[in-house]
Amino acid sequence: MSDWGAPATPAAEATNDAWGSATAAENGAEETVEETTEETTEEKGKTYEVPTLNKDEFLAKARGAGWTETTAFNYADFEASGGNNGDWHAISKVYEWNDEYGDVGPEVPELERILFGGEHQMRKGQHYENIDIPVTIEGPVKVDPVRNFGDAGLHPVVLNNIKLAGYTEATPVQAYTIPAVLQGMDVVAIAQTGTGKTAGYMIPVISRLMGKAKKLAAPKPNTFDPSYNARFNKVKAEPLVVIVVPTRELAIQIFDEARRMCYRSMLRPCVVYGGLPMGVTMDELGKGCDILIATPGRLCDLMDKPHVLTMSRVKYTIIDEADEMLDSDWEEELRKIMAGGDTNEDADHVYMMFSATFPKTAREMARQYMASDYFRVKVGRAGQAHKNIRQAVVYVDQNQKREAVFDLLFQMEPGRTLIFCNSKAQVDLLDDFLYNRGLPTTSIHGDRNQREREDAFRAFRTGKAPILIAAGVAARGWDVADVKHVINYDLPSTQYGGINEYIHRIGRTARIGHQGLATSFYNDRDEDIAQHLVNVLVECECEVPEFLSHLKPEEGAKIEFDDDTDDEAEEEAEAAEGADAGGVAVAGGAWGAPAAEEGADAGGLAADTGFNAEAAPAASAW
Ligand SMILES: Nc1ncnc2c1ncn2[C@@H]1O[C@H](COP(=O)(O)OP(=O)(O)OP(=O)(O)O)[C@@H](O)[C@H]1O
Repeated sequence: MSDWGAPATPAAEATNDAWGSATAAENGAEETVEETTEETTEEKGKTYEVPTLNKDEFLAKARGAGWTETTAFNYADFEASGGNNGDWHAISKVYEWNDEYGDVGPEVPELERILFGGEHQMRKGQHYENIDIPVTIEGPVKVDPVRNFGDAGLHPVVLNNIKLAGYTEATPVQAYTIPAVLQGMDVVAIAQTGTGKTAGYMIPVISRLMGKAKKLAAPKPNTFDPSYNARFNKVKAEPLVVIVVPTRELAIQIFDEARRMCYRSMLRPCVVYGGLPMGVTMDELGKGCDILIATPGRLCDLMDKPHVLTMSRVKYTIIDEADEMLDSDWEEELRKIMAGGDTNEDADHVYMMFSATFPKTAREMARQYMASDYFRVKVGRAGQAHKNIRQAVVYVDQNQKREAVFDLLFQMEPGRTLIFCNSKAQVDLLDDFLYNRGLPTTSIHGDRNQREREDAFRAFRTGKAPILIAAGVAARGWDVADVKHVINYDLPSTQYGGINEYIHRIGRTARIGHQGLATSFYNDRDEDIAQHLVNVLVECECEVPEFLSHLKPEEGAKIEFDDDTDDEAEEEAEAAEGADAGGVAVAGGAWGAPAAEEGADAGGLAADTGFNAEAAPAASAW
């Protein structure tokens, strides 16, 4: 059965069918499809009727269609609390260690319910086979993939936490990263959105540290001691693991995964991000911190306060959404984090990078930081979407977008919907527009203060405001259960991140084996992304609309992904050239793997024959 999200009404069914094709067939709505296909798919620049309803009628229309009540942001409460109601996610409960425990702490049922019992925690969907796609291993090192967590040699507490989280088998990326990290390798991993990359590093890192926490970790105050005083018993944070992510919401989300995997362990996770009051940050770090999740700006600030944070014990540095982090905007911070301060430079310091996209510029930067023999795993093509997302592209003139999105929201069964705009001003305008028409919206962008951001995100997550309007870049990595529909109100043109941004945006739906719909409004302003978009549609077997059909590759022809995401051809040629010129080719591609001797002939590539693994072509790159 498909969970694309059934249309609410017969009219909706008609338009819905016209976007893709799957629903039409599934619902057997042949007649309606014929009628509407011409009207909507082929039509360019449809003019939408402006409904002449008053506020109450709009509200009634929204309720009638099944959308929930609108909830206004309570500015009175917000201001009464001084713009800080103290409800920061960063102070969410973590497992607190008592010095009297042995190697493993006892169960705390109440905390267990909070960490693992949440109705909003995602469970694997029914279309998991679509993300179980070929894996390429590059580089001189090889690992045997581990599909069953039980076979991976993980610490029993971590194994139990995996079970509590409802993870029954490792995803393809996890199957490789878990053994690689357990063997102490530097790792670069690229896999589609929503395929479990976070657990791909969290599980093995925590498992590895579990038995050694007593030896490696800095002393922490015993918060169970009756004489403990949070103000006077502060310690310096000396993390063993630092995870750096580009956005605050993502930091919070990864903190939650760390809270789950650290349950019943001595390891204490903390999260720090811009916008969080410094007092809260200091208090949390002051209780001790073994796993630190941070946004780069706040981390760099704290690195300048050696009485608060020292990096001297760090054993693992992990860069999530690595290509975004390697973007030049973050270069200075990243350099400081990777090499600066008092970072532990031991030979056993492990570096890791994870993302769904990895353009060439990012690959070049990454090479500067990683050990020469790092493990490289790629699931599918870097920058590839997956087939659980049904992508539709609709032609909408700029001045028709507001009515078009309103119309669209009534064509689907109400469900969590994420709408992306390219500018903060547009986010605000659209939020007001839809809210005034009775729809339960909220919005988020970089100019909002942290309190508003956390409230908006929470309202979306819990379903209180199921329509979230966001400025694009904010949404990388977000993992919200049951997002049925992503709408690109504005497509991300090159200036806004282009096709890579598109892949990340649509990846907010159809996660971990679920299905979802992504609708994009296209018009003449979007021509710069058109070819990339068509390539992605064709690759994922989604319908290419009539107005873009001239860009479709010839039947059976290889799709040319000249978007720099996976520039294999060029780098392959470079590597081959190097080989001809005396074996100075970079073995295993452009990732800075060892040259010459492992290179050229052997390709330096560990051709993995494990499940679904494909031998990478000699000297190929990502
Ligand atoms: N082995 C597993 N089995 C079932 N669910 C899993 C497994 N591993 C992770 N998940 C769940 O899958 C969801 C997606 O994981 P995650 O957010 O790590 O994806 P991601 O690959 O980092 O995506 P993105 O590229 O968008 O950041 C999460 O809700 C997570 O709890």
